[in-house]
Amino acid sequence: MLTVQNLSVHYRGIEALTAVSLTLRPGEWVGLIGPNGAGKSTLVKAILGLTPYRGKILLNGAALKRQRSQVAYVPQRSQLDWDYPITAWNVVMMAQTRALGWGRSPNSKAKKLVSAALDRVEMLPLKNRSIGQLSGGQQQRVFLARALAQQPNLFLLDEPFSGIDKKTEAVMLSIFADLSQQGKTLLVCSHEWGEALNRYDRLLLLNRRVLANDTPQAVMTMENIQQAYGANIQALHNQNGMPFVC
Ligand SMILES: Nc1ncnc2c1ncn2[C@@H]1O[C@H](COP(=O)(O)OP(=O)(O)OP(=O)(O)O)[C@@H](O)[C@H]1O
Repeated sequence: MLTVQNLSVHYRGIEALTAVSLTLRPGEWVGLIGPNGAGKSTLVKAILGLTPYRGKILLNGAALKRQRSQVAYVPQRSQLDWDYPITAWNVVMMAQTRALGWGRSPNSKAKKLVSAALDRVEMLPLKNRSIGQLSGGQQQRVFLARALAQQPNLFLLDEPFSGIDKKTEAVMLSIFADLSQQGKTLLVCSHEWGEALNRYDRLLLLNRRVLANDTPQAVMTMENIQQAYGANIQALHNQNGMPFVC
């Protein structure tokens, strides 16, 4: 269980997060939503220990900073340098290299984990392909495989459904359902709207602070949306009563 207590993050004069408290339980699939600049990436960076913060972040009651291997991160595609000359296999092996120690050759256990992870995302046949020569959806699957091979308890995913086709979406949804069944926790930063949000067990609506933290139906009310995105946003309700923005 991940517990965030009274978390605040300041960047030179900007208050990116204020007094954020939340709990992520084993097996939960939680969507982290909010407007641009709401602090979603900042929250993820704080959990990963990539930015200084005030407050506490605990995993199963102990400080997370001593258990970083229990957290895997799948970055947004736009944040990566796709010209870097590395094969799909070696991207996934990176998680193992960290566990084995730099400079150590991968052992057979590490190779099996990498092979199984690439197979799970249906990318084993393309394992020797350079990452820059893969499609966007294939790249996304390789980075998901890297996270799987790390065998963490908590997955942090930054817009995993952005710019992917139905095939990659189906592969990812099936993996997320398996992970959830295994008691793994998934926190997904998302800019999705409408029906797509129903796939989450819970939504956290963020805008510097937690504005709502409940089921998708309970969070996506007109009042909450206007509070987070601004009073003059044009929102419509679909047939199921779920607001979407046009
Ligand atoms: N390294 C930084 N230095 C200074 N300010 C920063 C830095 N990173 C983020 N910020 C600011 O902190 C606030 C939160 O940014 P953050 O990237 O966490 O938002 P976000 O919700 O992930 O946005 P988006 O949906 O656009 O990705 C913004 O005002 C942003 O300009």
